[in-house]
Parts: sequence; C-alpha cells; structure tokens
Amino acid sequence: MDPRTIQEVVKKTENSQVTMRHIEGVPLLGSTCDAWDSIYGFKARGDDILIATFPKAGTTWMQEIVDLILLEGDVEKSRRAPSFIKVPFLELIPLKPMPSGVELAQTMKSPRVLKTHLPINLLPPSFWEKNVKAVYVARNAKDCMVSYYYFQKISKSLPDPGTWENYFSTFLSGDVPWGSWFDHVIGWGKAMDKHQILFIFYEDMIEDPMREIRKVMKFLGKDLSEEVLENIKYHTSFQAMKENPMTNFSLHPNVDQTISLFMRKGTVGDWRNHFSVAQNIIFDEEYKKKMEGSGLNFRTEL
Ligand SMILES: Nc1ncnc2c1ncn2[C@@H]1O[C@H](COP(=O)(O)OS(=O)(=O)O)[C@@H](OP(=O)(O)O)[C@H]1O
Repeated sequence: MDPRTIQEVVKKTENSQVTMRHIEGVPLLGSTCDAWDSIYGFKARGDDILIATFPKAGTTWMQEIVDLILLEGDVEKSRRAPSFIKVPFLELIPLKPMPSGVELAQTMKSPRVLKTHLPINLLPPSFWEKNVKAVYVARNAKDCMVSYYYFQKISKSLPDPGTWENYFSTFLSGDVPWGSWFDHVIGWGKAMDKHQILFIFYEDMIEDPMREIRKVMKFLGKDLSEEVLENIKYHTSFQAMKENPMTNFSLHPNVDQTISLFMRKGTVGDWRNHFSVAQNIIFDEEYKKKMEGSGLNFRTEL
C-alpha cells in the first residue's frame, strides 16, 4: 500500500469519532449503518467464497488458508497484498482514501474471497441467491471475548472497550460491534441445513490444522498434494503469520499495535488468565441458558 495513503488515513482516524448504531437490533459501526443500502444490496457472484465469523474467531487465519488453497500453495503470490486488501471486508467503510469493502470487491476478478462479520439475518440476500460457498469459523465465546477486548483497545475504528469488568458485561449482553456472539453462532449454525456452509471450529484448527485445512480444500473442490498442504500449514501457522507483514496487520492504518499485537496469543484457554471465578460462574450460567438445544459444542480448553 502507498505509505502516503496510510499516513492520510492515520491522520483522519485520529480526529474521527467512533459511533455505533443498530440495524434490525444488531449494533454495527455508524459508518456501516450509513452505507447499509449499498452493503445489503451487494451483488455476490456464484464463484465467490465467503469467510464469515464473529469478530476474533480466526478470520484472518482462514483467509490465508483459503487464499493459499486457491493459489495451490504459491506463497509468493499470497504475499501480493495485505490480507485486509486481498480479502475485502464486506461491511467495512474505512476512512477515505481507503476503499470500502464493497468498492474493493467490485474491482476484483473472480474468484473473490470475501470477509464478513455479519450475523446471518443481515447477510446480503444475493449470497444465497447465487448459492455461494461460505466457510464459517467459530471460536469459543470466552476466548473470543478476551481477544476482542484487546482488539477494541488497538483498533481505532472500534469503540474503546473500557475496563475488563465492564467489557465482560457488555460482551455478554451483546452490546459490542456485530452484536451477540450467541445469536451469531446459533444463526450461522442453523443455516447449515439450507446453504453451502462449512462450519469450522477454531479449537479444531489449533488441535489439528492439517485435518481442518483438508476439510476446507475438499469443500472448495480442490485436490492438493501432501507436500502442498504441508506448505500451507507451515505458512499459516501462528508464528509464520505473526512474522509476515501481509498477515500481522502491521500495515493496517487503523490498528495501533503498541498496546497489544493483532497476532496476540493464538491459543485456546487464554480466558483463564482474565476471567475471575465469579465471572466464570456468571458466564457459564448464561451460556447454558442461551446455547441449550443449539447442537453446537464449543471447547474452551484442549
Ligand atoms: N495462524 C493462526 N493461528 C492461531 N491463531 C491465529 C492465527 N492467526 C490469527 N490468529 C488469532 O486469531 C485472532 C484474530 O481473529 P480474527 O482474524 O478473526 O480477527 S478479526 O475479527 O478479523 O479482526 C487472534 O487471537 P488472539 O491471539 O487470541 O487475540 C489471533 O492471534
């Protein structure tokens, strides 16, 4: 990316105010709400591949895996641009001169890989009209909460998370950008019956990345050699992505990594270092109520 573009956005961001509003009861960034008609009216193509997640569930990791599968393991080509440019973020409206997700997607050749954090009920209908394949990555809520807390501290596009104590309640009540983790995973989980959705757990990716990469490969209709798959696994490991400027967000104008890194820990169970005993009890009670009958089994440790 042109360094002048980055500087321009950094300056504007410093003076901008983050606002949140609602679309159908879901809290979203004000800029997304302002542009809602163009986002909801987005024209998907039949060969698009959608990566859908609740924030911090492993989106960037899956983006790299999908990109490398499509490129049949060509690492050089995968470094053609930062992950947030090569995979347009559908509902994101960054400050000018950065293009919006929709604008970026419209200029791209097929097959496009697209990112969204939208809950299923807000997804532009053209995705299902065109029978687009979607990979949904789900991560347990406790680790998502911790990861999101740190990300809200470093992202200038998101509201400040406040104290951990306050954030715990805010997250649990679903008052964070993109709303309730519970509604998100349950909604996308149910949609598996009707649409081409591959549901992948972050915890499974940590446990056995090769197994999960193979699932994605098959879903995308590819057949790659063991050697290529090993290479993809290596280049999408936490360490490799942490060192790669194209994936570690060091080139992102709205993320200040002096407080915390984007590639922060990449583990299962970091919530134990943040949840108090009381918070854990409150969380588990709420979780039981909300997730009963969902058929989804999340692991909070391996
Ligand atoms: N390769 C790999 N292996 C393991 N973990 C990884 C990997 N890549 C990203 N991550 C971790 O994913 C978290 C960021 O999530 P997202 O990419 O979904 O963020 S975002 O919502 O798109 O901003 C964030 O989690 P935390 O470390 O727990 O904060 C990243 O470290």
